[in-house]
Amino acid sequence: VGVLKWLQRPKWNGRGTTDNFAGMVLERCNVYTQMLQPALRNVDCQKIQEAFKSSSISKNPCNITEEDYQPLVKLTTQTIPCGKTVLWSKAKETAHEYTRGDREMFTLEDTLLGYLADGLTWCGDAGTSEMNYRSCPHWKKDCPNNPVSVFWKMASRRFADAACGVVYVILNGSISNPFDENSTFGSVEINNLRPEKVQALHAWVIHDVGGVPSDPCMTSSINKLKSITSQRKIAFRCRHNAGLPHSLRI
Ligand SMILES: Nc1nc2c(c(=O)[nH]1)N1CN2[C@@H]2O[C@H](COP(=O)(O)OP(=O)(O)OC[C@H]3O[C@@H]1[C@H](O)[C@@H]3O)[C@@H](O)[C@H]2O
Repeated sequence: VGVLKWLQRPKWNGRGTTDNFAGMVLERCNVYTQMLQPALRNVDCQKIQEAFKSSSISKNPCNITEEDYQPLVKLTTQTIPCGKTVLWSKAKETAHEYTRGDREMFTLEDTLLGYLADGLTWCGDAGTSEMNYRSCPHWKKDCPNNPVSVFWKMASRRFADAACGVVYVILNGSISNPFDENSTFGSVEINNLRPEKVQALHAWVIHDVGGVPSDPCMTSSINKLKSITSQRKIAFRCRHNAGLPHSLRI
């Protein structure tokens, strides 16, 4: 009967829930709160694991809302100091390489919420209390309001909304469009920075050591970002670098 039920599951176009999803969330929560950020050592990782699972268990995986994550968000609330927020777009590895070197700075994945979810896939079905390990909806081929896409949109929005002081963003100078208005940074995060708290956005355009023919800060793509930030009354500064700078704060 188990096999039959398994086979009757909707076959989505995306990969299924990560094996041992609940166990990984619990393990990551313990590592983060006991080793990486002891200031959070009193959070209840068991409750966090339960809240993460219940965000999508027994629910239609194409009709997930940000509210479904409220119980999890409440358990993982964290304050990032002003001037320590690092956003990125098409530059995930570079951004994390940087914050691994400068532990004071935080990308979304250096917060508990982002750390728990990075790289994982999860979804359930309305008709069962089990996670769907076979497949999960692909945001484009199936539906955008799937558990993973809704999670990152919610987490990115909250992360940007909470930012204060100077906010940094690491952009990829080796692609034609370092600033893409349709990316999460370009559509969610930039629009949720609060001008009353964020003095400036400092963009770092990182390009390959091979050098670039012209100044990546002078491209139309970066000028678009500059005009959006000035419309939002946030000062803007752009620097470019061949490889990671030793500090974003120069
Ligand atoms: N594992 C993570 N995923 C994501 C983070 C994040 O911080 N961690 N995201 C988004 N995100 C998901 O990554 C892909 C590709 O982003 P990619 O196309 O490379 O860049 P995005 O600007 O879309 O998104 C990166 C931006 O949003 C947060 C993070 O704080 C960065 O400042 C896109 O589908 C998003 O849903």
